[in-house]
Amino acid sequence: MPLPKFRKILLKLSGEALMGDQGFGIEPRMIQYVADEIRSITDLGIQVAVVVGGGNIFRGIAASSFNMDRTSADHMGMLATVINSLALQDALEKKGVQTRVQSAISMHELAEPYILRRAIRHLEKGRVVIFAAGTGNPYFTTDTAAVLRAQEIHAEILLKATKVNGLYTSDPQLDKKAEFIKNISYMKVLEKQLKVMDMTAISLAMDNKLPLIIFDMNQAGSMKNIVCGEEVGSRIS
Ligand SMILES: Nc1ncnc2c1ncn2[C@@H]1O[C@H](COP(=O)(O)OP(=O)(O)OP(=O)(O)O)[C@@H](O)[C@H]1O
Ligand SMILES: O=c1ccn([C@@H]2O[C@H](COP(=O)(O)O)[C@@H](O)[C@H]2O)c(=O)[nH]1
Repeated sequence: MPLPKFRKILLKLSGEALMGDQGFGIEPRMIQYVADEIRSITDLGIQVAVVVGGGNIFRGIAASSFNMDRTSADHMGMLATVINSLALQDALEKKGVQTRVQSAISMHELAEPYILRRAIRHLEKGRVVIFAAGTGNPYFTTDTAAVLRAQEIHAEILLKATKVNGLYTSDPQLDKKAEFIKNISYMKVLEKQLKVMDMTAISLAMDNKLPLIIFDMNQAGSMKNIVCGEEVGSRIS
């Protein structure tokens, strides 16, 4: 068995990547695939916490542009992340991976409340902890929630699994001339306004020196390769 380089990681999953080829929601094949990828790293004995986005279902900022109150829209966005978290929990447990969902918004019937010490204990027992409902506050994103939770649990690194294979000089889905960046400092990402993660998340990571890796969620084996020390995707540090 390969030796992992990290003991505790936080994985940020893009909600949009869960919809696969569909225009909306969760594609069953994708959620199974993601669960397999996560299992490949829990099998190595690594403590894994997860934050899932909600962009495959609802983004607050999009709804606020058609005159919905931003706070209400963001509450809906946070609920979308709960839906994704429960889907991931189900897929992981069907594969024999023990999990707990902890929500930043109270919904006791379906998820534990977010309690840091309990989360840490679950991780020590080998359970995957899925942090749902972002930070629990409007005007934030799940990228910021991921950086925040990573710091609270003292994760050594944050892996952001997304639809592109790393950071580029501009959005590679919009600009064919965008150039790949292998390593970059937080400050340069902020100065150049590179939007693979939001600026609040980057500056919070910078303040606490949390390294970030951006990688392609559709590249099978990437998670395992990263935690075993291979250079995959882009590194922000
Ligand atoms: N400079 C850049 N380098 C790489 N990707 C970029 C850049 N600027 C914008 N992007 C875009 O950022 C996206 C990453 O965002 P992602 O879909 O993971 O969003 P999220 O908000 O974290 O998740 P969700 O889909 O749940 O809302 C990529 O798909 C890519 O198109
Ligand atoms: O702390 C948070 C996290 C998220 N939201 C809302 O949820 C959606 C989905 O999250 P993404 O990060 O875009 O995937 C987001 O658009 C916000 O509306 C939030 O309010 N607070």
